[in-house]
Amino acid sequence: MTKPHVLLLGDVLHARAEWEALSDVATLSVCDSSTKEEFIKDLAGKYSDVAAVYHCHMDDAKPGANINQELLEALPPSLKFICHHGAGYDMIDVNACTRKGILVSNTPGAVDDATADVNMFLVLGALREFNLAMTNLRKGNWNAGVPLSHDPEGKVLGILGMGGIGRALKRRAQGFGMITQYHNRKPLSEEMAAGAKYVSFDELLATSDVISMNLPLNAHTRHIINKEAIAKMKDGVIIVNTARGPVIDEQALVDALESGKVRCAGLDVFEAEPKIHPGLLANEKVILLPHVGTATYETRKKMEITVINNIRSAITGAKLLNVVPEQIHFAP
Ligand SMILES: O=CC(=O)O
Repeated sequence: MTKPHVLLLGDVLHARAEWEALSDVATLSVCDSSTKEEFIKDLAGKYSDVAAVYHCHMDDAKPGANINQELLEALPPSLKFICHHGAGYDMIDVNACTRKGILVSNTPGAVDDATADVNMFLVLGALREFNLAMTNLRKGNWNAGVPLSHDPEGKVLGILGMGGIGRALKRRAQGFGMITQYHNRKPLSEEMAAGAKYVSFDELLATSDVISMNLPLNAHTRHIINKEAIAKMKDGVIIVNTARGPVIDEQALVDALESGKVRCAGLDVFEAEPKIHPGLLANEKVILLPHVGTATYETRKKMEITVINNIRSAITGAKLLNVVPEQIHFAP
């Protein structure tokens, strides 16, 4: 019997042995289409029997980077599973996949600790305004003119979207004496909240000293932090984002940093990556990272193994281990 065909869109760098071991149950191919046009042709040719795709977060120009309506129309009917390498899957049109009977998985859990570490680094770096101090030193000015900043101890951290990363951040923040509150569409169980107070969106905005963005990007969350939301925040609030850039209206954030309404920000993600708003680049107080939340050997390997485990389960049991929340009701 021929084995099901699995197509890799991107690369497996750390779990090579686990990827190669998949050949016990599947025929493996690596996508070598060099343009989007060639990929569409290949989907009707050498990839026309693909059953599952291993999908990486790629540059928008790469074939298959965005699984949108147009690409979905070209995918072969044999394709039933898309297993994404990453927690955020905003480059995949999940509703359109559902309509085509394609199930999607992501890699929650695997990313939590590394992203929460970066998140905590940004919370501390923004509270202590370390970017300004570091820039000063490199300019040869030692600590001349570096202002006093603020302690985390006793400050209220508002976690907007308390999933796995938000909960891992809460555990870290607790170690620094911060008081945590959160807003989700629904409150978590007491055990999951582990002492964090559930508040409404408006209450979180009005009463947090530091606001951390930990929610996925979708139609409901795009620009959830905009001019109106910022106006409801405390004067001198700190905003940190390790989720996705477009959950914040970047222009509104730049204006609020300039007016002092927002004291400082710590950002690992941006609205139009890799382009950075010049107002953020120019503001030495703001601490900026180039989307490195999960960039450790250990975490990247865990993420790759999670994708491979999902593919194995799809091929051998017609079931995904980490189907995305929007599809939980459709999944077997
Ligand atoms: O951005 C990183 C991820 O989505 O895992």
